[in-house]
Amino acid sequence: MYYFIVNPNSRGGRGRNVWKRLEQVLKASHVEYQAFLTEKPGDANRFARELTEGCRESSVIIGVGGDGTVNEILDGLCFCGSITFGYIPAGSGNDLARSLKLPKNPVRCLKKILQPKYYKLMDYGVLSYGDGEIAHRRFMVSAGIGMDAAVCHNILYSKSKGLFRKLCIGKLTYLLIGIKQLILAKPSKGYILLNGVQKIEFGHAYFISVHIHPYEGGGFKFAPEANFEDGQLSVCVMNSGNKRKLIPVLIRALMGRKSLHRGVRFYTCEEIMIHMDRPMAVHVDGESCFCQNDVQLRCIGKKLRMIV
Ligand SMILES: Nc1ncnc2c1ncn2[C@@H]1O[C@H](COP(=O)(O)OP(=O)(O)OP(=O)(O)O)[C@@H](O)[C@H]1O
Repeated sequence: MYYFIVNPNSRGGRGRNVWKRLEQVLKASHVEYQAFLTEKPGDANRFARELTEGCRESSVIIGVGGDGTVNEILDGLCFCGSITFGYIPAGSGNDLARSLKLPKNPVRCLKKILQPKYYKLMDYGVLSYGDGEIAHRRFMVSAGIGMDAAVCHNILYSKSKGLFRKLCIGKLTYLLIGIKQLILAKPSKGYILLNGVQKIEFGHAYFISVHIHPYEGGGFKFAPEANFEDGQLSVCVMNSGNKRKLIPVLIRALMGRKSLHRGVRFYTCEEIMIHMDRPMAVHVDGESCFCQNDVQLRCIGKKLRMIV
């Protein structure tokens, strides 16, 4: 049995069209399946939890939507039984699909899932935050604090988002909001603590992004060396006294090139604690975790079996 969790609203409604095409193929191939269509944020998380709690024998769960939908599914999974995950991208950013080099054609993706040749045991990350009660949120692709998260927050609440997505220029949305946030961005003093031992201080941190996969924000390759099978987080810190110097850094990341600017530093670790002197926006896979001063992130190695 295949369980599909579909966000019909991803990419301004493209998810619904993609799902209609997939359903035709599924019906024609007489595959046994059940579909769960989300109606609001949080539904994908709930469906994933309900499908996997109670240690069922084995389930194949397939997400149809964007990175936000994948994030919700991952966050809802109960890893007690045998779970196999498949993904059919239908979002705006599609950073997971970009990293896994999944076919752009959803029907080809579906056929790969129905006749799987390769599985990968993938890492995922967990972000923890909060003062009293600590909240934990899993992430598949990346998490971050600062300007990159402010862009995600702004996109989530942007009025023009739907229009841009309908026009299939989701990447342009990220770029335009990115430019706005770059103008507004203020750096913070702060520090990171790698694996509980190595402390590194920063005077002008604009953002810190922590990756399982190399891309975020619809194609910015902030962590070119990220490897989703190595049990490690790849960290990119943007720290510069001169905001203008960030522009070539962002352009290079968008072109898929590693930044050579000395304000950009890269680290690898299993866990990281981040402290910022002032509260900054936080995201996981583009979903908001509000504003925080302190967050902790760790990598859970080779945990999610995925058809690729
Ligand atoms: N039926 C729905 N209506 C409105 N929002 C939804 C619905 N289902 C899920 N959501 C929310 O939509 C948001 C974005 O979804 P998703 O990531 O699938 O698409 P996207 O934003 O177009 O793609 P990407 O994240 O790759 O840019 C998520 O925050 C999710 O919680």
